[in-house]
Amino acid sequence: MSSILIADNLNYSYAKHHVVKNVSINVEQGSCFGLLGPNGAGKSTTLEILEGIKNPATGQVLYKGLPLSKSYSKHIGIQFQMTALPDYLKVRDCLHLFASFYDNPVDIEQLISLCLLDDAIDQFHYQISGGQRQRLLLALSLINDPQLIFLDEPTTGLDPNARMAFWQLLSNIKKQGKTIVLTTHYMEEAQHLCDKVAIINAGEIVVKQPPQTLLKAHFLNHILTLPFNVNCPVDSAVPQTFRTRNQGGHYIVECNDAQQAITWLNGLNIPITGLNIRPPNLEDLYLKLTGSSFAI
Ligand SMILES: Nc1ncnc2c1ncn2[C@@H]1O[C@H](COP(=O)(O)OP(=O)(O)OP(=O)(O)O)[C@@H](O)[C@H]1O
Repeated sequence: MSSILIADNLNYSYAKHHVVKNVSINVEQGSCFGLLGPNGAGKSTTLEILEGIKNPATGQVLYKGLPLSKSYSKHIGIQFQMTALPDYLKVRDCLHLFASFYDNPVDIEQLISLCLLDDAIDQFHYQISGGQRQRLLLALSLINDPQLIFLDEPTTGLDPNARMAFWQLLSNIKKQGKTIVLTTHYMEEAQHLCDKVAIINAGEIVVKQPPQTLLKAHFLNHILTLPFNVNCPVDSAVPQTFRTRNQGGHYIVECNDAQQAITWLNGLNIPITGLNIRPPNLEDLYLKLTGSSFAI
């Protein structure tokens, strides 16, 4: 796959506050790239540099191999903030208004259907549900048929059903060959949608790879969690095939063979009531790399 967007050694400061530090990324055409990190990590600022809204103090952004030109905004889609829409507009009016900004907008009826907006189309935009709102904002970002779409925390505040519906929508958009760059606080979302993620902490990229590659590199296949940590062995008392730790009041056993680990715990007379077995996820990775969980 070829690169559609390359950022090379970006730095950005608000006055003396250095918030984006030597950030380099490479986004492949047709992929979904996720910027992850806690509040204040620098995700939105990085996104705004990639969108061409902010100029980096150093470094540059290349779109299809070339520095950003004045026409860049015509090739990209940016998720809009609903608060900037006038109150008298209904959903259909919003779509037509945005379509009028471009020479070759997409077919609005097709966009309504793609973004599942049929039920909302005749409502005022401020009266629709959170899920409908996010789908409208996505539709507005797609109105110029962009190849590259930027979404800043697109599912924050949505209930689980609305979030999953939105993921399905993004998958459909990706199938059309479009490239998506998004920020999110939801590790499950990143794992579900993203071909590659960059975890940003305090303005710096900590890791940057496909989720599965990252998880394979940092963890064994299963994570067993016991809801206590009293008298559980760590370090030298643990067979080399397992990795154990006490974390947040829980005893964690990482292993490749869950049955083998349970047999070991049974042999030590450690009760396994409440035992949870699951594959490692990006939340675990973030905890491991930074020592703290995401603050949403
Ligand atoms: N306009 C601004 N003026 C001054 N400081 C700012 C401005 N915008 C953001 N910051 C600061 O820059 C840092 C990075 O902010 P940014 O919004 O990029 O982080 P973020 O990772 O997107 O956070 P969040 O997840 O909370 O949206 C934060 O410390 C923030 O307070």
